[in-house]
Amino acid sequence: MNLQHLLPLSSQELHDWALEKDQQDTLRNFRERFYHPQHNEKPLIYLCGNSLGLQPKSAREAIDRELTTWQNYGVEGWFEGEESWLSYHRYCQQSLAKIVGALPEEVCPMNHLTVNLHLMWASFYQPTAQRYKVLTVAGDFPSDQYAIETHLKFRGYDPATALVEVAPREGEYTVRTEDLLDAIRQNADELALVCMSGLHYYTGQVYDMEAITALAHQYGIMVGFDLAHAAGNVPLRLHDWGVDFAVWCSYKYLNSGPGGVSGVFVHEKHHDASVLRLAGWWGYDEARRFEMTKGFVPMQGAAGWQLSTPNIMALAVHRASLALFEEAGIENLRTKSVELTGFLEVIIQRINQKAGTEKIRLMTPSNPAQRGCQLSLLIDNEGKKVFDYLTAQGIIGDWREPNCIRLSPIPLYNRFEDVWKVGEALENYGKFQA
Ligand SMILES: Cc1ncc(COP(=O)(O)O)c(C=O)c1O
Ligand SMILES: Nc1c(O)cccc1C(=O)C[C@H](N)C(=O)O
Repeated sequence: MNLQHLLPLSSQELHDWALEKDQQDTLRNFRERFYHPQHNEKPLIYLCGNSLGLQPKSAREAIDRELTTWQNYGVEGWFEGEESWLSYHRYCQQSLAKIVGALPEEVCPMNHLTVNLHLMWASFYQPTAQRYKVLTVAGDFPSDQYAIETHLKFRGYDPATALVEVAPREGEYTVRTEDLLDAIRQNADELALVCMSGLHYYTGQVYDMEAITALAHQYGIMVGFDLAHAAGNVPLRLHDWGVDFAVWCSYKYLNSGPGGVSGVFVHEKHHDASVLRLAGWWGYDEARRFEMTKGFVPMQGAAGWQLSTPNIMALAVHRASLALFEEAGIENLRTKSVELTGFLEVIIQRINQKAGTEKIRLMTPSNPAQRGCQLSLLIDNEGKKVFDYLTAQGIIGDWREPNCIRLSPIPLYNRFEDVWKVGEALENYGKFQA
């Protein structure tokens, strides 16, 4: 939806438009299903779901239910009760599958994100003398960089030569798809794996995962994505795209709490029990796990990569949060998200228009297909001051060194009026006037 017609409106007219949009919003009641942190006894304008999503009110009840099971059953909680813990991951698989575009058995909630990245690498980075290189985007999230470097070193390769990093062109913020594809073609004979974010944490850019996967596969290269910033944020069709593996966390857009359980996707083409993996007993065939026999027999599907006894409290919160996605519908959420973020973009364009110069630059692509909720703002010289000013006004985004403000309106709990208030605060900051 093109929102450019909003640019010439007065602040009052824009406010009326935002209120009207909130009124018409069929998802508006979901806001009340979350706790909103307060500032001077007023709810903060929380635009930081890209880092830590808000707490669903149902989370406490979900934990409480499992505490009661623990209280009543003790260890038998694994096997007894209406919903025994033994198969708890299954209660999340359907909803997760919808969110990432997978078959239920292709996904499993487990562990933490960086741990899962290592597990996937152990299975899907299988270098040979000819093919050992890995292609990624430059400046990916540090944990991913460390994971990749250490895996290369474990296998005896020097990251300086084994890692192909694709960076934005001089003077550009985001990586062009054509450059990524060219880099795959140029290194095709030596690449074992393409592994990168699906949505970049700093710029907010969504990469063309379908095109990257299709091209890499033409050359027999494996493909994996870190979807920390994509899961629950943008449409994903991992199964249809043929992606080999993916990992994500649940504490951002999936609102499952700090350090919440991570998730993995393993395409069904890799579900054969013979696929090498780092094994643990929780990945062992569930029906026979307690026979305690020698020799690993994996569970079918992504669940066969589980390692350890799951954290049931974390899974319970995750499940409660995923239920909200089911209820709201991911297509409806995406439709609202495109408009909310589009509105934030217009708000910033208005500030620049009034200033007569581009005071606030957006690193994030303007094309909604290449972004999710997040906009990344660059403000010369005084970015940190603007960030601190917004925070003092009760507007919570986050600051990422060296000079980026990230703001993410979230369709489940943010309103158009919240975004309008960002515009008011930026105007009141004063220094942007021409
Ligand atoms: C893209 C990306 N990868 C990895 C991580 C690290 O995740 P974790 O600390 O859950 O392992 C994060 C967030 O912290 C992230 O945004
Ligand atoms: N994982 C985090 C944490 O443990 C503390 C504070 C922030 C985080 C984050 O998630 C950071 C986030 N991945 C980012 O995009 O910057």
